[in-house]
Amino acid sequence: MHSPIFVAIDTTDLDRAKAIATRVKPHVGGIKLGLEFFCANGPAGVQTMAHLGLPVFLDLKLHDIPNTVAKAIQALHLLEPAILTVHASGGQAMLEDAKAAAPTGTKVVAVTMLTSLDGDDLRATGVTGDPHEQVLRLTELARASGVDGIVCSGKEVAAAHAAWKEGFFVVPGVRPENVHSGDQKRVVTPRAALDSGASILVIGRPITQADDPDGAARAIEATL
Ligand SMILES: O=c1ccn([C@@H]2O[C@H](COP(=O)(O)O)[C@@H](O)[C@H]2O)c(=O)[nH]1
Repeated sequence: MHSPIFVAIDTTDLDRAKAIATRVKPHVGGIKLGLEFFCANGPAGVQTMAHLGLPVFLDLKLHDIPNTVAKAIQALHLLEPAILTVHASGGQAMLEDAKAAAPTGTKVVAVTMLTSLDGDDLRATGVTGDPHEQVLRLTELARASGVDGIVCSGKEVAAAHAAWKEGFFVVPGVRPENVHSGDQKRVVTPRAALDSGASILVIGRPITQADDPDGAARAIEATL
């Protein structure tokens, strides 16, 4: 069985990205490239990483008017990422158009509430209700819009999965026991996230910032 771990390679340095991916390849199911990598290396950098032979999750978290998001996704067609993110709060029309614009083999997943936010952050943006309610509200919007799944924290994934049995659930904000959570506020362990219904786990710094990334990925894999 493929590992459910997608390693988040957050760096501007293409050589470093290649080196990390090559080292951890035996222990992960894919690589996640986000804004930091994409702004520095562009589509050509993504293609270079794809040649390493692991599925690519392109985490651009697109959020704009429907036409702009659809055109941006069409411009990414050649990359054929395995997974692509948009923000659920872009609304139903944007989500529908994002899915329609994506290559057939690409899963479009909608970010519900960033794992770096908590209830206080939510209230500060004027949203009533707690993270649990917010994630479930946006999960229902994503499901009704025809995208493939959502991004949420491991704290809400069980409830989201219960509400959407066939959905694809991406869980970042994952930390092994005793590993610093950094800027992440809604954190669970890799094992807990999987037990709660995560389809894949996104893990970055606990692997990429470790003295031995290969060993760190192997140790996490052994807990799953
Ligand atoms: O809600 C979200 C959505 C995306 N992310 C991304 O996942 C990784 C997490 O990295 P760590 O180093 O393991 O914290 C990062 O690329 C984020 O952009 C997220 O954390 N939360």
